Amino acid sequence: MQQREVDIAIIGAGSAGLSAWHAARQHSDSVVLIEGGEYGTTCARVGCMPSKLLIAAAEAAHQAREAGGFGIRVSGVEVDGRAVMARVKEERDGFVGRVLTSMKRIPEADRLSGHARFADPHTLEVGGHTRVRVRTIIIATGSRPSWPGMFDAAGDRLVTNDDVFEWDDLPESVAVFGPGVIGLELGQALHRLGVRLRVFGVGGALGPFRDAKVREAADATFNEAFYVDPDAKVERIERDGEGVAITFIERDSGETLTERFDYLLAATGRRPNVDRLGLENAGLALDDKGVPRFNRFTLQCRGADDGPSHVFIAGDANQELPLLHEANSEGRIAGDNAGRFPEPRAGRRNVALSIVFTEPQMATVGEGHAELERRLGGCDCLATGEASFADQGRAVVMRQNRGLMRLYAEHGSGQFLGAELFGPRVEHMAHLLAWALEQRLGVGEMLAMPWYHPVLEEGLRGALRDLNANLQQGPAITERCMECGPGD
Ligand SMILES: Cc1cc2nc3c(=O)[nH]c(=O)nc-3n(C[C@H](O)[C@H](O)[C@H](O)COP(=O)(O)OP(=O)(O)OC[C@H]3O[C@@H](n4cnc5c(N)ncnc54)[C@H](O)[C@@H]3O)c2cc1C
Ligand SMILES: NC(=O)c1ccc[n+]([C@@H]2O[C@H](COP(=O)([O-])OP(=O)(O)OC[C@H]3O[C@@H](n4cnc5c(N)ncnc54)[C@H](O)[C@@H]3O)[C@@H](O)[C@H]2O)c1
Repeated sequence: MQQREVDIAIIGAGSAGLSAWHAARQHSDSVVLIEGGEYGTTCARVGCMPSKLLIAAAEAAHQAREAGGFGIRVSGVEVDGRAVMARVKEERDGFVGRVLTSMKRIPEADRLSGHARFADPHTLEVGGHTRVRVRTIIIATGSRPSWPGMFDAAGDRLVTNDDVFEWDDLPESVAVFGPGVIGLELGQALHRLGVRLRVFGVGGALGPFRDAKVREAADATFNEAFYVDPDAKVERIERDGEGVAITFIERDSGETLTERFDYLLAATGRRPNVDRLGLENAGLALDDKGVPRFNRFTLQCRGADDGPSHVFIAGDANQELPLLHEANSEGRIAGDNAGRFPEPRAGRRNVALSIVFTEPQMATVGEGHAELERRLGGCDCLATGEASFADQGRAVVMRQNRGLMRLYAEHGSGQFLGAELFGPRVEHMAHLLAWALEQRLGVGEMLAMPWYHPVLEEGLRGALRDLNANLQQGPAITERCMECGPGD
């Protein structure tokens, strides 16, 4: 076994680990980046990028089919599954390649291949070949798909996002379990690419939404195109011939059906990769799920004695906000603080922002609706405003006039607090709202900003006006604002 002594060790060369490496190197030349799997990051290999590539292909097919609505005749739209998957893989490989190229800037001596685990609080064993003695450690080990045991009955027909982007062709049918972020993004894309689909959930959850009205709007809209039951009654899953048979009670008919699918796609959440790290030897305080307790501003873990430890945790591994931009910023903070140890600094955390690339898109900004209700609902301090996209001018023009947005603000101060958005291209409005929240703008100040015409953002202005009226800081909306331009 080789012995090494380094100042800072980073476990995991994903997005969090890479930004941690760059930040840590500002403080020390003695930094090692340990990777137990493939280089290239989850985001580029099996996450953000290949999923958006599949969605882009699906959008192309959808637009071709929908062109008739504009009087444009497109006949015989045909999806060539092999060509679709070939492009997904080719572009995906390009993204992975760019990550690998940028990693070449990391000196070879600073990289170590192998699975790392704690032997004691200051010693990592890597791949059974190296013992690394370290001063500070950053856990940036990411997450992996998780599913309930009953899915194992699907055998080799059980797939996750890790498998989908390796397909050479599109299957005929897929049963998606989990109408969350991954399930709806991939499910809708597969449906638009001609794959027969059913989506099964539990407990009524749908996408990232906590606001029942927005969730209901999304449920109704998706169900017009493909079957989604957010509270499914699934009785049996069985491996069957070259597929998997699912027995379930159909949502509207109440009938018990057994249907066969090529694959069961498990999109039922992800678990942090902390269970195989030997954390029992790390001297850390763990929560009830076995994840180290940590401070979200310093990313510093707590020791078993409840004091600050020499270990930091960033990215999906800490399970707080498993999103790419959060992994990057957490990695940066953790890397910086590992270098500053034992005098960490509180890093700047942005307001929460999450976007789901379905169509209509889904987005949430700021504190979730449930948290706001808990914090402010009891004292009548929470005001809500809303607007539908049904008759929003630009959305009508584009034939994308579906969706609902709900915005929240604090009574008295008029401070904007957050939003749940379901509608066309709300990725952009979600950014505007996140930026407004960062600036701590009040609803009145937001309404005083420029609004072009005719744009989708005029729909957002409608929701802000409604919110302002409900805050009793402006007139109630009794009719459309004609001076704003038609269809605002
Ligand atoms: C299908 C899908 C779509 C997504 N789409 C989006 C999106 O559109 N936008 C968005 O913001 N986010 C998206 N995400 C989430 C985003 O991909 C993750 O939040 C982000 O990639 C997490 O980065 P990370 O560095 O924490 O983990 P990773 O990139 O997974 O890196 C962790 C690394 O640690 C390594 N590792 C694990 N254990 C050990 C060990 N013991 N020793 C050594 N190495 C180890 C792993 O091999 C891995 O390389 C998506 C995720 C999925 C699955
Ligand atoms: N656009 C994006 O930013 C994006 C895209 C994909 C993934 N991600 C990240 O990846 C994370 C994981 O995504 P995910 O979709 O796996 O998790 P998720 O938490 O969003 O959704 C999981 C869903 O599975 C359901 N579920 C749980 N057990 C089930 C069961 N037994 N049967 C049926 N349904 C069940 C849950 O109710 C939930 O709706 C996300 O939280 C997000 O942070 C982000």
